[in-house]
Amino acid sequence: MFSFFRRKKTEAGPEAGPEAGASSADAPADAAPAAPAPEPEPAGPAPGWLARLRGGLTGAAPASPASPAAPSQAQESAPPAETAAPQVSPVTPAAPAEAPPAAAASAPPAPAPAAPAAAAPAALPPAAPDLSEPPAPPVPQAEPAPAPAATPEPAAPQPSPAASSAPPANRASWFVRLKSGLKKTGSSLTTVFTGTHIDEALYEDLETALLMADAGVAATQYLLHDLRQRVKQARATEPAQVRALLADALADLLAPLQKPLVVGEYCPTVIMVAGVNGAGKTTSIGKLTRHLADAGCSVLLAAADTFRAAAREQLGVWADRNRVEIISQQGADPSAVSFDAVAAGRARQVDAVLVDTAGRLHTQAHLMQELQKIRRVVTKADATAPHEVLLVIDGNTGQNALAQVKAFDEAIQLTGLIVTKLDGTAKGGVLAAIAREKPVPVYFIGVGEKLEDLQTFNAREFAQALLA
Ligand SMILES: Nc1nc2c(ncn2[C@@H]2O[C@H](COP(=O)(O)OP(=O)(O)OP(=O)(O)O)[C@@H](O)[C@H]2O)c(=O)[nH]1
Repeated sequence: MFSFFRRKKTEAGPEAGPEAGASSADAPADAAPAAPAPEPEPAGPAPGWLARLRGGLTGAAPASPASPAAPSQAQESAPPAETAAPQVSPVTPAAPAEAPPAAAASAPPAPAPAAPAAAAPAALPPAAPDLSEPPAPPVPQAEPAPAPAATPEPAAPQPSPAASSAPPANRASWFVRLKSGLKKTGSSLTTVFTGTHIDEALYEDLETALLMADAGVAATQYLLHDLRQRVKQARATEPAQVRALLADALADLLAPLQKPLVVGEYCPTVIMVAGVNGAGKTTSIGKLTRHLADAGCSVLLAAADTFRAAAREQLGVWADRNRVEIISQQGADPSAVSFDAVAAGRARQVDAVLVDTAGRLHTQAHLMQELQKIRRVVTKADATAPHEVLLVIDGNTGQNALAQVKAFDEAIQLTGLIVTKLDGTAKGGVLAAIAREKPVPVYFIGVGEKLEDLQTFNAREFAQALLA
């Protein structure tokens, strides 16, 4: 599901960043006895890279954009001090309390999982798999992966050129799940092509179907125009041909969204995850952690959703399941927890630090400011971080997801998206709207709650699954 392309860790890794230097020394994680720094990666084929991963997860749950408890306003300037018992924020969306400046995240000083000297890169899923592949049985998830054994790195792994032979079995089975998950969106589109003629009525029906699928006006008009051109060029005479041409047009429109998430260029790669309430952030982080752990990456989780106890517990379950560490403290300032996690990740030289933030509506200014603050404080812990800022969006929210992308991007400069819950929705067309109006890369998409239901986004695969 994930593929890695490892390269030598950056030299800046173990060194404290300009701001983080002193602070990180205070971080409990730093003081943790268990910081067996893993051996630096053997020099890979090219400098900087550590891993490249591709995969996806989903989770379906109704989006419930309830406002989380108001954040406490911690002093940005002083992230983690080891003291300052964090005041537990009552779960009320009211008055942002002045929180202690630096909550020492109680990282269980469990021994840091020794990062493998080199993870064996798995075969990359092809960018354009043969979708006619017979369905393989779903890949059952095994028990928590044991600590990955260090394996010698193969010489110069290649970062997955698009041209590849047959997809791995798990990718083929993913296509089946994807197709099934997109059924609601796809069926409304495919019924347009059940007639016998290519006429204006067909285009009108298609326009309606695209709008109903929340593709948005801009993307709908673009696709219709593009499709007409293709039909003319191909001299298509059958609606079924038009359907295939639409799949091509959609794949081309979505192609700019297809981009792999790179882990390993920085040590650690700090990935901040945000989104509205219930979008699937924690679940996606859990699944991503599992994929990373399976691929031999060491991971540290930061429970920066300090307001909802269930969120921390939920993340803790994923941490236990995947045998990775978690930095967490109830009621602490989310920025401080994030700072501590990044500092700990640097000290322990983990491959990735995943920061789970509390859900918030993009219209809640003070909560968006809190998110901005987390981002800034993470940068204090590591001047190059965050390396990825991901927004998790619920596919069920349709056009509202586009508004979320715009607002979160403005606030925290997104680098990628995870689109969950594309199963059970007829609004999967929102990806076309995003491609046309706010093309932020889609790293993963999800069509179910199982681990294997979150996979990397592939534009052609998506288009074909939708219009198959
Ligand atoms: N069907 C489906 N369910 C999903 C998917 N992703 C997450 N869920 C479910 O959605 C629900 C909410 O997921 P969470 O991960 O808790 O969402 P969250 O964004 O962390 O929630 P808050 O922390 O409250 O903001 C859970 O029941 C998940 O199992 C998906 O891709 N498909």
